Amino acid sequence: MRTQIVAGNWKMNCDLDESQHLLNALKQKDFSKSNAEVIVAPPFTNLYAAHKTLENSSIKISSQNINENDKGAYTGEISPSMLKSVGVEYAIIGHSERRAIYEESDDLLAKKVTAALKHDLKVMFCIGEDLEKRKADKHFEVVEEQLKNGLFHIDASEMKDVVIAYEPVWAIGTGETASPEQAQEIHEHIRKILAKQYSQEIADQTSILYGGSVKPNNAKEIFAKKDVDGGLIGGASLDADSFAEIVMSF
Ligand SMILES: O=C(CO)COP(=O)(O)O
Repeated sequence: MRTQIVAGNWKMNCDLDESQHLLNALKQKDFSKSNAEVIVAPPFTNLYAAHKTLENSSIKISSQNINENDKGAYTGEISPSMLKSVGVEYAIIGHSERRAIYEESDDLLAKKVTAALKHDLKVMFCIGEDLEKRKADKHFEVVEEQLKNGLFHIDASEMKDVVIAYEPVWAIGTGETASPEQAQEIHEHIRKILAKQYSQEIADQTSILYGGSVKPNNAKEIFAKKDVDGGLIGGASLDADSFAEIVMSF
């Protein structure tokens, strides 16, 4: 059975006080009633405090990005081992905002994946097409290319530490979601690509999350789909009640 996951990507939101407030509110929630693994991804500056606050909690911590190098003259960057040292277990890699705004290429993302795995960080690898590609019916090809170029250099044995997040760019922060059927269709396609590249067993074991305007009122319907193993939540993860309700959708 695949791990079901609900992860909150806080993006560039929450100063330290706000972060602690949100985490303490999440800690009060009884997630034991949900089958999902719960992950939060606060900004870098809040990670260590988050780790301390969540020490006796089942909630795991992710970074939103990493640098691909171990250490050295990379001003302003954060290495995988630094993240490990402050209690981070996951790294989000290839978010569409990093691809689009910071021009992160497939080649760079492939290096980041390698670096994360080398330092025992699990990877949440994001893929997804923009509106233009969706309208041109090219979404299947886009995700296949993104997987091939950014992820498929790793061995089958490393896939146990990888989660895929399908996030159509046109649904991020827009209030527009992929329909449950659209999500199922492309998640099934992604699983087929994984089976072709690695094996059916690996495809069946890899969690594939949906991201893009997931809210308490639509999570259940989307998560009910066979190949949707959870969600990567943006806006709704900044409110403890909304995020908890999404977690409880499992
Ligand atoms: O980008 C996302 C999560 O990584 C999704 O963001 P929203 O849930 O705000 O659409």
